[in-house]
Amino acid sequence: MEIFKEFGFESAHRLPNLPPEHKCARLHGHSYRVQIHVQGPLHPTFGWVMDFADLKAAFRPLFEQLDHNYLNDIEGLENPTSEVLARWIWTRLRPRLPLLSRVVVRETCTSGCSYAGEDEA
Ligand SMILES: Nc1nc2c(c(=O)[nH]1)N=C([C@H](O)[C@H](O)COP(=O)(O)OP(=O)(O)OP(=O)(O)O)CN2
Ligand SMILES: [Zn+2]
Repeated sequence: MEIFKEFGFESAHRLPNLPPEHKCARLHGHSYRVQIHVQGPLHPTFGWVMDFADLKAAFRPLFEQLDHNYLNDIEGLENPTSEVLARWIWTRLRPRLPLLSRVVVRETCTSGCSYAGEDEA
């Protein structure tokens, strides 16, 4: 069974590799939404895959790095597309969350990335 928890944070970014006339080459911000999915068996007594509180605790250090910050200044996020951010979160969460199955990053209500470790190194 798969469960998820959703988080929100506010960050600024720009996409430095785009031509200057592209709107996303300019500094702007998003109210990001991130879903962290984990997949595993139901615990026979607790009736859950894992405690949502433990999911929240695992994401907390990343939230502290991302929230109200300029993403381009963070190591690994020099070109902070949704795709790069989803993989950045995956890489850092996976060691402490072995049941991690998917990271969904939404920049806007209509745009985002869903990543399940496909091209993991
Ligand atoms: N594949 C990607 N394309 C774009 C990314 C990205 O991370 N991956 N990022 C951007 C910009 O950051 C932009 O802020 C978000 O893009 P967009 O969806 O075009 O934003 P709008 O609010 O203008 O969307 P509309 O629904 O068209 O109003 C650009 N592309
Ligand atoms: Zn953007």
